Amino acid sequence: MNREGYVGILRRVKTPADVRGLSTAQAVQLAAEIRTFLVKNVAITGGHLGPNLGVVELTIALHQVFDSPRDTIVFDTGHQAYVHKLLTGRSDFSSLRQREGLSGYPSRQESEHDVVENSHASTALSWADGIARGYRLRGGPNRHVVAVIGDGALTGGMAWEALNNIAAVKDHPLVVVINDNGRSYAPTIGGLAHHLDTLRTTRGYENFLDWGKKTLKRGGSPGRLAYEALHGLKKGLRDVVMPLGMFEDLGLKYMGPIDGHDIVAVARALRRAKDFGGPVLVHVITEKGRGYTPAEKDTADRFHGIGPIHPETGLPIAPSRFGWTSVFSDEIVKIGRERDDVVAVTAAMLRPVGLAAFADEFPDRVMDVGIAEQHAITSAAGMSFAGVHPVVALYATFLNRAFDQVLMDAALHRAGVTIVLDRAGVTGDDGPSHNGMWDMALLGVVPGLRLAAPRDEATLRAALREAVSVEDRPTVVRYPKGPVGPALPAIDIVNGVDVLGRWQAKEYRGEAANRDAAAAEERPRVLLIGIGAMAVTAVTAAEDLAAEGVDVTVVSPTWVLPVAGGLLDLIADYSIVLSVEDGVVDQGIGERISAAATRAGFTGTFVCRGLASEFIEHSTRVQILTDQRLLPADLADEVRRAAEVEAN
Ligand SMILES: Cc1ncc(C[n+]2csc(CCOP(=O)(O)OP(=O)(O)O)c2C)c(N)n1
Ligand SMILES: CC(=O)[C@@H](O)[C@H](O)COP(=O)(O)O
Ligand SMILES: [Mg+2]
Repeated sequence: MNREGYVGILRRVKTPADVRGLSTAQAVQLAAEIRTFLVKNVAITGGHLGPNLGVVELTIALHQVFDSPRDTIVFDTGHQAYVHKLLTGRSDFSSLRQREGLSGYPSRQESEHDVVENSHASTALSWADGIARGYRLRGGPNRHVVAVIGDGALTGGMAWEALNNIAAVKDHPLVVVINDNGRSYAPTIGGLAHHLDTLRTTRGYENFLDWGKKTLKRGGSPGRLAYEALHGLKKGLRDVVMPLGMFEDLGLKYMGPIDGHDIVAVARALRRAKDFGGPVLVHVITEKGRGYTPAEKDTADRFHGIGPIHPETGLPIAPSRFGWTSVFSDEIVKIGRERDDVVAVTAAMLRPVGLAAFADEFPDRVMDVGIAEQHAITSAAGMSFAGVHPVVALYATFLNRAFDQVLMDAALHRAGVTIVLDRAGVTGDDGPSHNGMWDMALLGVVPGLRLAAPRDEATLRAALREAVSVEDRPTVVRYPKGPVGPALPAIDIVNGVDVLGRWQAKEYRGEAANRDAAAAEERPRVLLIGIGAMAVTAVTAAEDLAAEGVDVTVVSPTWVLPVAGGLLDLIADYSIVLSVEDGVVDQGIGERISAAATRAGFTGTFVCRGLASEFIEHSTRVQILTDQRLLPADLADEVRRAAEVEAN
């Protein structure tokens, strides 16, 4: 059953054809019902409420003008596609971003109207260019491609690579809609933002002209003459007030700015663009969070991405808990006070990555590069060259696109750059493109790079401090989303490796040392290597195993790349070793340790546990770790199986 929250027209809209059948008044009513629906339903599940409230009229107009799926509509980043889902027959938002529920992004599995599933920004224009080129060759006549890209996503370099190519095909039936709400999370930065702002501020100018058209033309021929003069002035002023050069110099027809909440105006512009016969850029001005006061008043990010809230007030149902991000946020400020050469870099995510406090205290030492992770890394290498120590804070999954910059700018030049990866490992509800599961496997091949996977608050603080002290190579510190795990202090340090515990069955169970030495020799000596946040899982598994009479030692090296020689020496004392990590197991840390141990002469059993190299559908972190067999019981089972093999 769909959650109640909408009446009348929305209930009847199942396909884009239904949208096209509506009168203007009905379309306006539909927009109101959609807003009611979004607030009521996303308040319960959480999700990207603000971005979707901003594209209600735009999305209705898109489906009025274009014939999806014959025409293709792609959304950049895809977090603003809830309205598109509603208009294409998906009205059950009751389990949005939950297992078996709707994805928070477009999903081909859900609908033929969905194409681009990844939530990584700035890719839609390239998709659109490729689709349009393909349709030209194979798709049959008059198939239009529309890409909706936010002003934030337009700060990503890939978008400009695409625009350069799109502009080269003069008869590309391609429409680029800039959904310009002036924000990523925070107000969008950079020269482009300023340019869009200039274009945007002429909206008042455009309204004035519209007034002139209506009023003056009613004044007979003198009035008409006055309007013509005014209109003639417009062209001149436009070139002065609205430096269209940037887009029109590229060879792109520019239309706008259009009021993105006026369905008729947007549809009119889209029709003109559709009929233009070449690539057109339609600049639509929208308001993130439109129509929901708590979102409109949210100066931080207009309810960009929320957890469950009280719909009446917008207040969160559950207060946010002290998490990994908070630890980073606190420690980087402390470091900033001690080290005035430390600067922070964000890619349009100052608050989400925990740099707001640093920015408040050191406003001149924070750089927001926009959604431009590649630029972030290479400019950080430049900053390092110039004598500062940059700390680039990103979500782990977004570093994927800056791999070459890490390799060839930061590492090749031995740049003292620190990269902090939040949301490393399984994030869960944001779907396959948001799990930060590839960083350790990718970065394992970068010569000289050092990577830390802290296991708790204390090791995160220590790792961050050590990272910023390294000036001759890139350092990486990675941790997951959500609350910090329990403190896991080392009970010993062997060969530089933190030992979290030694569970010897006899001692553990309080038994007298009644085992003879021979029997003790026969028992397998098990070593669990808990990497990062998975250390707590290893400790729990060890306790389970010790209760069965298995001797287990748990270690958790904070710095896992490169593999530490001391760890290899320690491994030599054990017959069964199991590593567990919150990252892909293929070419992961465990496999690197195993290969190095083998090269060093280890002949025991080495089991590597981690995430499978697959795209993991949206679900909760716990559900995914369960599916991936990464719970304590799963690790204990692996050890039991290895012990049985060893015994036979
Ligand atoms: C490569 C990449 N970096 C960062 C993000 C995180 N992110 C998601 S949405 C968003 C802001 C997008 O702003 P905009 O394109 O203007 O869309 P809006 O939310 O304003 O509709 C960011 C930075 C991402 N999805 N992809
Ligand atoms: C769409 C996008 O990339 C971000 O909005 C992301 O969904 C935020 O994730 P968190 O909620 O983990 O901060
Ligand atoms: Mg925006």
